[in-house]
Amino acid sequence: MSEMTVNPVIESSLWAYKATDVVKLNDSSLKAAAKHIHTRMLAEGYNPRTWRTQPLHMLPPEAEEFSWDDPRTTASLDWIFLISSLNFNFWSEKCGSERYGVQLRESWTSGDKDGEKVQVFTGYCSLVAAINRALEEDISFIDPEFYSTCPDETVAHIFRPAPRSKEPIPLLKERIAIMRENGRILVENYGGSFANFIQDLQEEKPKLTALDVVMKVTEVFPSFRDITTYEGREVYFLKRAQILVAETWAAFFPAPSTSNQIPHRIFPGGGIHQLTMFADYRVPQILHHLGVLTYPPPLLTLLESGHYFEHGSKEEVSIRAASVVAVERVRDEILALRHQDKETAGAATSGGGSGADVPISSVLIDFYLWDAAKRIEDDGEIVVPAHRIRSIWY
Ligand SMILES: Nc1nc2c(c(CN[C@H]3C=C[C@H](O)[C@@H]3O)cn2[C@@H]2O[C@H](COP(=O)(O)O)[C@@H](O)[C@H]2O)c(=O)[nH]1
Repeated sequence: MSEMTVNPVIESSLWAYKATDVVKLNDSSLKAAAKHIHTRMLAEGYNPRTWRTQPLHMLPPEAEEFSWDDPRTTASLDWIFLISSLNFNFWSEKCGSERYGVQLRESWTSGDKDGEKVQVFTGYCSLVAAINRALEEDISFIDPEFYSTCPDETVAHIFRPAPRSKEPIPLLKERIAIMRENGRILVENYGGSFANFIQDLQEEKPKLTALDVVMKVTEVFPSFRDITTYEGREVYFLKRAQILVAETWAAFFPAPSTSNQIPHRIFPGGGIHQLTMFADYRVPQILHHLGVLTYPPPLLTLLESGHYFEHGSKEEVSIRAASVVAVERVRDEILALRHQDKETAGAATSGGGSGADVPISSVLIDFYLWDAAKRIEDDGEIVVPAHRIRSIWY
């Protein structure tokens, strides 16, 4: 495996941020946002295991009981792989219950159909809900053999919209094509599981790092190659390859009591700090809302009017690149704040088992910001609309 220690997304984004010169970072707002995120993360005890508290997430075994032979290990890796393969483009022009949503019964075990409570999930959560619902219905949807060959109608059934939704899941045809391709690659070369893909890499390199996996996924699976050409130069964003690795990292993150003795079971070589934020359409929106990113008036007018941007356009590349650069800067600011906290209070009293003990990374900041974006949405706060592009990349 080729050794790579610097993430190409960092250098690409810095270059593209300057070359596009549309979106700007606001220094003082960035410092204020970093302070706010730092304080909130500590107060909330936000840490990589917060991922495990999301009700829809499938949980692998804890690090102490980890085994490659445990079916929960394979299932959770195949679950994360399928989710990450399809983790793009959920925005809708429709509002409220008319937009695509997936309906789940609140209790799948309760036999009482009359008056049962249902919940409708939209956005990214609609994807997770549809996959979980298929599993509850005994459809082995996360099995690459299954999703590379099952009829298109089965996939359409699995993603069936809630009764009040007035649209199907966006880009269903593209999602099906990705499932066919990724499933076939896993079946033909990796014994039909993403778990084998990881095991093969670990055999090749026992101290496997997060970045090793990002680069290998990008090489092996064409639909993960989120690389744009701008002014004749390749610009790497690798949104879904990085989020695939980040979700795997978080899902298998050892509990605090064990994290000192047990290395990460999937990434024994560590390296989550080498990853960047995942340049989607939601985190840039909240970075703008926090004042970290500033948009020039013509861009604001386009966003407010619901304009469809071209993939690879100056505006799109600028929004994504500036977001990556901004979160790298926020991370550096938080590192400095933590250092200050330690100097003032003494290392022994800096957080006592909360988030302060967890190394900060752009990944953790990204997760925090995405969760915060959901809260802002739930509270109905007015924000500038996210940039609209129909694409499989994010
Ligand atoms: N940068 C970034 N983008 C993320 C996620 C996630 C979900 N990650 C889970 C793991 C940890 C978190 O706590 C979440 O539980 C989805 N997305 C992207 O958002 C968009 C959908 O948004 P909306 O339409 O509002 O649901 C779409 O582009 C989708 O690809 C993330 O974490 N970071």
